[in-house]
Amino acid sequence: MEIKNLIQLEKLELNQNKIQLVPEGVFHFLPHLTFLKLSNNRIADLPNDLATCQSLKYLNLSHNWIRTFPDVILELRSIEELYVESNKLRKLPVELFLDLPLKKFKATSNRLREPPEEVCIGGLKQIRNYFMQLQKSKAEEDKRVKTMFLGATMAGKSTLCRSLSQGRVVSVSREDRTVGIEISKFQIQDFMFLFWDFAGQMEYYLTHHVFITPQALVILAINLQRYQTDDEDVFNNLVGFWINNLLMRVPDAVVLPLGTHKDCCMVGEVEEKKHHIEGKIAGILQQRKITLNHYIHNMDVKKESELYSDQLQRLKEMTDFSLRVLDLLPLDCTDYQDIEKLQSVMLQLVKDEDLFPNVVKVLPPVYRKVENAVYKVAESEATAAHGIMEFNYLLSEIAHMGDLDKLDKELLQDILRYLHRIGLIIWYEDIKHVANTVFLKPSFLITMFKMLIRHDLEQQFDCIPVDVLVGEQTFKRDPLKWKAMFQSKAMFRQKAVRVLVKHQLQRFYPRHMAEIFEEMMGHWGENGKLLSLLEHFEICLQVRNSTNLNAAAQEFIPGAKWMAAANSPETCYLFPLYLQQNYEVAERWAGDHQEDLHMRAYCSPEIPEGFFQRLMVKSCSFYKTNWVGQKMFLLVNNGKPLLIKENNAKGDSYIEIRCRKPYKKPDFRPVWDFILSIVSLIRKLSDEWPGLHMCLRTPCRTASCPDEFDWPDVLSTNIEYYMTKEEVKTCETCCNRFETELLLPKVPLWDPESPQRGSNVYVTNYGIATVGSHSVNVHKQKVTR
Ligand SMILES: Nc1nc2c(ncn2[C@@H]2O[C@H](COP(=O)(O)OP(=O)(O)OP(=O)(O)O)[C@@H](O)[C@H]2O)c(=O)[nH]1
Repeated sequence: MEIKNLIQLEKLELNQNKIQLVPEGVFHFLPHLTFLKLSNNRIADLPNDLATCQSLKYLNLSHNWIRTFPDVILELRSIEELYVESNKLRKLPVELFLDLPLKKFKATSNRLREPPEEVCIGGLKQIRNYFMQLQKSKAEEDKRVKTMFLGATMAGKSTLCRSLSQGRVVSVSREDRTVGIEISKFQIQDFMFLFWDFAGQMEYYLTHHVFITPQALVILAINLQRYQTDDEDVFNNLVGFWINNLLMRVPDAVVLPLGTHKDCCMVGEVEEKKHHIEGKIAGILQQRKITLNHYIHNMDVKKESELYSDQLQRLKEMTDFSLRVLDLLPLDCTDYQDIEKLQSVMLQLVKDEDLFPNVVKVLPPVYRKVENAVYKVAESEATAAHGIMEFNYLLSEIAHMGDLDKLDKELLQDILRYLHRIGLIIWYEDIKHVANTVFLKPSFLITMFKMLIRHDLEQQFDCIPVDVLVGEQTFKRDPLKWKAMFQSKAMFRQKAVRVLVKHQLQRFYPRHMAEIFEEMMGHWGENGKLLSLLEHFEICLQVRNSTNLNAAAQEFIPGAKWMAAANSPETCYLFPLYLQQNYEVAERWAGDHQEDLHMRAYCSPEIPEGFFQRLMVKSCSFYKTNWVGQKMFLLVNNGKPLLIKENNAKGDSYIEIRCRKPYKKPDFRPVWDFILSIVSLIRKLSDEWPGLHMCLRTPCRTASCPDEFDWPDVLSTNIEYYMTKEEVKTCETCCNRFETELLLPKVPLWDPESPQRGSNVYVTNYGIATVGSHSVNVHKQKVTR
């Protein structure tokens, strides 16, 4: 109540508290308030007298407990920025968007059905258009659920998917196993299920992050016949791995475990295995909670705990997620009665509003009309089999249909964005090369991905027909060379990629091969849409393969430009997924030294599959001098090497970054800058896994000491880091003392008024990194060890 005495108050920040109720009778006295931050509390409603704050421009209510949008906000006639993410809102009022001067608005992670979250992500403009459309005609309800079938190989996923879709038992032969992902549609009563059948082979996990999306029903198929109650590895492969990945990627998903092959088990075995699996899953979820609470406790009791507030905040957000794993349902996928049983369980689940609060979406009728029109265009005789279409062409096609002649570009963009987010079409409007291209058949694009991401890629080289080789101006012996390059370096020449894709297209799409090939691979020397997409998703990296020295080069003069070989090096594509060895990197690095500056980024529960390979692609596109291996890579900047390696052992998963210790004090900063630039890439990548906890630590420098030093918060955008005031840190275990900059990127003490603050800032596709040498005054410090 004392706050009401602050009658001149303009800015009030009460975020990150435990406020449940904001009382009436305070805001009435704060007429000058322009900025109010109440995020991360437990607020369910706002007092009515907030309406008296007619100057309020900024209001942040994110991460609270609001279920019904507070009407009082509609009276704030000056409001420009409003944040209501991570509440429990179902509906947003139209007046908010059509009557108020809002410029910035965010509402992700609610339970929105009106407008659906997929519309809200599109931003204010899309939301305004949505409401304008709703005012024109009566709203329709859309009941649709993305259903993802996950699980190890040969679990029965495809059998289930196909049997459900076709209404009869469909047996899947061994040769017909899923490669990549298959998509199908299925209607149960008025609910439309979109089935995404993911292949279980290891190679495909790399693309999973692209397609595993929140707000879906996850069906985890576990082969009960293969399951062994006394084998931890089997549990991890069939169950643990998947649960951990879901915990990291979609931590609030609903998971239905299915025990398939129950007909192949003995009497009593099914029940025994069911209980065992359920118990183990409950154990993982319980352990997860304990671990997170343990981290939170450790951070709370730290000295200088304010330096860890970002980490603490993120940990607390993670405890809000709960992966809901249902009881295991045993099935015989070859018995249609069991398939029907599954069908009714699925229906029951999606009807449960607690589990799926936003399955029902409220949409203007034009959304459905356009969806039907898009479907018609995709299926029409005149449309190519690949279903790839330029945006403007699609617009003109749809404009010919029924009463859609008034459909404008902007509205079509809105609706396509929505259809993309629910998984019906694919439209990557943010990727330069394909921004104007709409993939009307998502499964086609996935088929294209699997031309190069597949478990039997190596064998493909052995069976390329001669006419395909000749057509691409190559010789019969070339595939042998390509195979050798693939085996040793995981790289392809552009020609090799073209030939591989052409060969497979001929098998899968013989009638349409030419048009698809042209569309996806482009002309010689171009990247083509396929490789652009694979690069965008960090699955491959374009490299210049220059192994030969330039024999004709003149004498090298320091400072002058290096003379490149006359014929420029050929473009190749590196697929880190296929890297087999580490020796080249290890040789370059020449072993770890006790003196190295190094740190570890620990991942809990583990490093997500494909994470390290993508980090490699990100880092190598930034630092062009590099060596890569299966579990380590080496970057060079300003002549300094930096090693990054992966250790993904259970309970001890981390990415280690190492640099040689500089000789001179002023050189510490550039070395830490280099390390920090990789840390910022790791951070950026980890954002894609909302349930992944990451913490940075430096191992104690005493050889046998197991202790580690925690890193306080480092903001990637905060160029001027200053992590601690201490000059020396003491290890609590071995009691040795170390200069802080041996352990942490510590800015040497300087006068805050001093203008000498700059560092080289590089803005890359992946964010900002600060790298490079610069001089700063270093205070002499006396340190004992
Ligand atoms: N007897 C029996 N056979 C099953 C059952 N479920 C699947 N199968 C058989 O197991 C084999 C593998 O099934 P798929 O549906 O291809 O398995 P998947 O999980 O899609 O495998 P990937 O495509 O490799 O990921 C097929 O031959 C199926 O007919 C079951 O419950 N009982």
